[in-house]
Amino acid sequence: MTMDRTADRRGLLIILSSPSGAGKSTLARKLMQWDESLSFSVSATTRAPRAGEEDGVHYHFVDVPTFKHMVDEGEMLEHANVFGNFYGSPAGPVRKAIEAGRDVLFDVDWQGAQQISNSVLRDHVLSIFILPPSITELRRRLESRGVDAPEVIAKRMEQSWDEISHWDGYHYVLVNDDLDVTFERLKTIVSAERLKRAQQPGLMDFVRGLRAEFEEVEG
Ligand SMILES: Nc1ncnc2c1ncn2[C@@H]1O[C@H](COP(=O)(O)OP(=O)(O)OP(=O)(O)O)[C@@H](O)[C@H]1O
Ligand SMILES: Nc1nc2c(ncn2[C@@H]2O[C@H](COP(=O)(O)O)[C@@H](O)[C@H]2O)c(=O)[nH]1
Repeated sequence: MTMDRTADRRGLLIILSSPSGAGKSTLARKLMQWDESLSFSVSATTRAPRAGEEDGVHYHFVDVPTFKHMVDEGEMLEHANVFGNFYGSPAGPVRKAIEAGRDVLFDVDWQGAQQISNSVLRDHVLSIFILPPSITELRRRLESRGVDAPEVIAKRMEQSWDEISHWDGYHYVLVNDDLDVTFERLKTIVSAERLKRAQQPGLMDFVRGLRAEFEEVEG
């Protein structure tokens, strides 16, 4: 995939990762409601839809041959096998969103986060890892969500430490205890990173100007 022409733009690729059940989809949903200009990267997956999940909204639900074809054709920005199913982020919509000056939100596991963070788009990445307040609470959330069979929950709990062990590869880490508090912190991070990137292009010239003035009036 060639995305080099967009690599100099300032659109943010906001990546949320966490062990399954820690709350990243909930936070992603809130972030999308908070800022309607954000573009959500709808992943392709080979897992079966859950009750209430809509094709093209929550995921693009595809079969394994279709998924492999997309990978072979270079259509995926990243892809991984997570809990025995394939998941991947189609590159086309991401490219279009960046070209339109929109920030893109990803809900992906650590493998996807690493691949995007090592891609030509690495300078755009803002990665945030969501930790659960405890392992007991993580299990409680997965069970109370009520959408996964016990064996699916068992697999997700079994792999939760593998996901958590990658926490320090992210720019920010949030412990999702109280949802409102976590969301406030997430908004603060996104706002601050946007401000930083908006200021950056003119900052060098501004500081040069300050130095010239300093030498003139104080030097
Ligand atoms: N801070 C919180 N306090 C209590 N419950 C929460 C909190 N955040 C999320 N939840 C609940 O925990 C459950 C799991 O959340 P969610 O589906 O967002 O997790 P997830 O990390 O996206 O999981 P997955 O990776 O499996 O998609 C949901 O029922 C959600 O409402
Ligand atoms: N590497 C990727 N991981 C993805 C993608 N879309 C979702 N995910 C991760 O999979 C698990 C399980 O999700 P679920 O919807 O079945 O509960 C979770 O950690 C997601 O973040 C993707 O495109 N690439």
